[in-house]
Amino acid sequence: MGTMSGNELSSWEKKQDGEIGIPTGGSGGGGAKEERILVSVRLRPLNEKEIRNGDLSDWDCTNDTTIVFRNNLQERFLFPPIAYTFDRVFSCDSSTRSVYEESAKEIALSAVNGINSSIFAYGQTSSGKTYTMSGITEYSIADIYDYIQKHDERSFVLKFSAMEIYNEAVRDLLSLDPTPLRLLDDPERGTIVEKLTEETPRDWNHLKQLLSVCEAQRQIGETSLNESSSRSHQILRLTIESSPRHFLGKNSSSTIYATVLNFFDQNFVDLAGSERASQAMSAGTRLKEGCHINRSLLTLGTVIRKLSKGRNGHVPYRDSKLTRILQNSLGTNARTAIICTVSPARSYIEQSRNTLLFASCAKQVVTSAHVNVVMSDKALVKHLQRELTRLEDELRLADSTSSTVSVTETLLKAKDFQIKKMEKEINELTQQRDLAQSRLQNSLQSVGDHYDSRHWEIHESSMSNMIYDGNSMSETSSICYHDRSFNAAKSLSIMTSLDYANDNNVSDLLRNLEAKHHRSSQASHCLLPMNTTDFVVRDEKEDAIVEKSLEEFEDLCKEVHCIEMDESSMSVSMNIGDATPRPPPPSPPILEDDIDDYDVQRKNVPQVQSVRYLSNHLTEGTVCTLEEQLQNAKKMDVKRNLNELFPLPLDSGRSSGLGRSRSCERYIVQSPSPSPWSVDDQECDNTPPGKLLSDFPGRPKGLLRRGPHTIDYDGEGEHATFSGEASQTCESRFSTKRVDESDMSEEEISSSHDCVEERNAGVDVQTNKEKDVVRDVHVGLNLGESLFPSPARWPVEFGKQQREIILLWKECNVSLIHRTYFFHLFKGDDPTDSIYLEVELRRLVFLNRTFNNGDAFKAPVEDGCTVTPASSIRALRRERVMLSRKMSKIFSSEEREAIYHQWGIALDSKKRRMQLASSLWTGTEDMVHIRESATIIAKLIGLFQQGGQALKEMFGLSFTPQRGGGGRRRSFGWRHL
Ligand SMILES: Nc1ncnc2c1ncn2[C@@H]1O[C@H](COP(=O)(O)OP(=O)(O)OP(=O)(O)O)[C@@H](O)[C@H]1O
Repeated sequence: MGTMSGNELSSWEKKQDGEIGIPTGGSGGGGAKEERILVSVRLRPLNEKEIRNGDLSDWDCTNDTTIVFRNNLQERFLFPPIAYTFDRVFSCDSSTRSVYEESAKEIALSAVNGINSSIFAYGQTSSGKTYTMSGITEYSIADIYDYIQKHDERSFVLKFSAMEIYNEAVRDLLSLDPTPLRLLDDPERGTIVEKLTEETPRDWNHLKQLLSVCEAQRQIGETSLNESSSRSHQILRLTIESSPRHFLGKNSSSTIYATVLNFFDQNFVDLAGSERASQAMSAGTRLKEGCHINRSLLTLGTVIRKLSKGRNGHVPYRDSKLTRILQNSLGTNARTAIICTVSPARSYIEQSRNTLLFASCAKQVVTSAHVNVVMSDKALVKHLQRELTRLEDELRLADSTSSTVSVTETLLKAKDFQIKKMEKEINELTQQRDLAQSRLQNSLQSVGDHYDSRHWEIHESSMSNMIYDGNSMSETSSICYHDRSFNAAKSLSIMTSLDYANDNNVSDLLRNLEAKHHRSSQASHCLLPMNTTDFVVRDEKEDAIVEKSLEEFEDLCKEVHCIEMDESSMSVSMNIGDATPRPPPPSPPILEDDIDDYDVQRKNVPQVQSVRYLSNHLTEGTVCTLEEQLQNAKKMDVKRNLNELFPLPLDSGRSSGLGRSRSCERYIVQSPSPSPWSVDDQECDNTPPGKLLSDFPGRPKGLLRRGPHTIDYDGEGEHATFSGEASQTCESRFSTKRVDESDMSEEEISSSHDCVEERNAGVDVQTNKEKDVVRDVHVGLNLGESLFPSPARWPVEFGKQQREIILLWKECNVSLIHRTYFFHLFKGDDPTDSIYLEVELRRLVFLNRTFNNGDAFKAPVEDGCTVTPASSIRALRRERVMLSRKMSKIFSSEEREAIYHQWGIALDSKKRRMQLASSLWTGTEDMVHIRESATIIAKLIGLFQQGGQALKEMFGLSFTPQRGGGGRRRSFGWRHL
């Protein structure tokens, strides 16, 4: 038979879902349960002999758990009163039934719950051990039978065996053979008694008969203390096997269950009496018996004492056969109850105290009982096979799960890797996108508010069109600006074939392209800081748009107004279809000033390089730098160029003495607001509003021309002479020559020429300066109009224009330094200065109009930033701060105090320098205020240290011949001040 532990049974029970049906009450139920030995004390009454001998009962049970030695006062000296407490104490009048019920029944019925149990009776001889255990055994077996009868769902098999240990020999009480039995050590069941008779009682009566046999077989002898003293330790063992009854014979599996047995031993141990030989007056055989008895009991006491201190250390079970046989019932796999019987007689007080001390030690012993399961070998094999199959299934499941998990983990890792890779790509693309957006935004911002970025598309050029290998970029590249606001009608395609050698040249290319675009749209002199990366390659689907733009561009090319520049400036002129690589021109020198903390960014201002632009695109008014304007003016028709660059409002009736371009006409038509210009209408034969000059019937006829875009020049050294009146009369006719010359007949041209001749004849005054200017201008033909006002009219004209300019300076928040420069440069003593005033006025008018209309689309761009009223105010504020700082450096304290006094600034006030700087150029009518403001600022910036001509050159406005081969001029645009 195989055995299973309680833990194994627990697992078994779970698997079989309680089919075994093993009772789990009490300490059963599978898991081991630790508990202390149940210790009770039973006090018997005084027997007749004791009464006869006059013994007194000094023991008293004060309650159900306490027994007290109660002696008289004299004896208390020798035996002090002591109270003993146990699980239960029974007085002398307690019945054996009550003792069983309250101290042994629970333990006895544990057997039917599959747990070993043992009930001991310990006490001195004649204390009532046999008396008590006989009753306990009968009650227990009776209850066991009763339980079996009430639980017919299980099959119970009772086996009964009985033995005694007499003089350390084990004897079978159910056998007549007195041969001592050997003790064997069984690995499953522990110590077993070899060949011990094991009877299966048929019923309760049969069992009682067996008990009678045992009683009859037990060694009994007469001692002085007990006439029928038990001289051996008797062990009655009832083994109970149980199995679930309903599985029997149903199927093969049930057979297995049927062979599974739950067994337990119920030991009823009636120990031999412990007594002293002197007391028992033993001798001979009884003395020898007593020695063995006492040795066994001594070992039992030792084992109990050891167990009471825990299971640590060696427990001498094997020192006696009693303890060896009862090993499983003492502190291990059993529930144990010990009933200590005590004689109340005073004469046995010492034995009684020893019994109670033993009981006290036994009370400390902890047992650990669990359900015992035994299987047949066949059942055990079947069970093991099933368990093996289950474990194999679990293993396969674990492997499958592990494999699945492994595959899943691999997939997850792959996914994670893929996700990380995609995230990385997304991040890179996001960065590229942000970078591109940033550059695009910068580019659009650079384009400024002229062109709302929302209205623009940068059509990409295909890679086949633009190839840049890091060293050179060649082939034709197409960059198309598509302005939706113009409904694509004003798309400008700039097509260029260039081969630039390096990145810088690529940037220059793009600057040129941008400059073309910018000048064509707004003629702003400031180039856009375009970057090559700002241009994206055009997609093929945009080809149609580009092609359309190119077609438009070719049409527009027919109307290109080619402005010929001097040789130095022509180095970068871009001709349509010209594939000849051109290096970018050198940047012009920039004037170094001594304004330390002023925000001057002239060094970064790119040079306008485009020399060919579309006159038809000059439709919204054109603003150009003075520098560019005057460079152009040196080699071309000054009037026409100025009119193209600075269109004059027509409705103002202003006659500037300069011609008007076709673009100017459009500007005029679109300008409904009155102009600050005030010119006598009778002096100018203007083109009517809303009419193109070509349609104006009063245009001159017969204007001689020598080329498609150049005006005839009458030869070297020949001065163009003219009168102001004639020029005023003929200016419009003259200005329309270029635009409409293709439509003009030879007669008309001749008429125009006649007009020039008539004007030349009427020249009254020709100053040498005028001659120099005209000669220097190199107009290229016989000028047929008056370029400058007559000296007689000039002072009046100058006064008007000066006041208008001063007013507009304030309106437009123009730089104070620029005002100062201009004020000191142009004082009205030179009629040729009219062109400068004309340029300044037109620029200011345009700027003022842009500011007033809030038209950011047309606002000029300065250093990549759109010039707005707010930005100009901020710049002006910075300039005043700069000037205030320079005051302490330029002026002495006395000079400053004098200036403060003159300007009404209290000397004890705070921020006096800033007060003064804030007051400069604030008036517009008071010429004294203007003059003093200009004087102070001129001193602050060292203006007077430069000669007048130097100032003009500094301003880039000199028309005088270049001395010594024409050195480079310095540009000093007002925007950069
Ligand atoms: N509780 C009791 N009530 C009445 N009589 C008792 C009680 N206990 C014991 N006796 C009587 O005391 C006598 C001795 O009892 P018993 O033989 O059971 O003692 P014992 O402890 O077994 O002695 P031994 O160790 O010598 O066998 C018996 O005659 C018995 O009837």
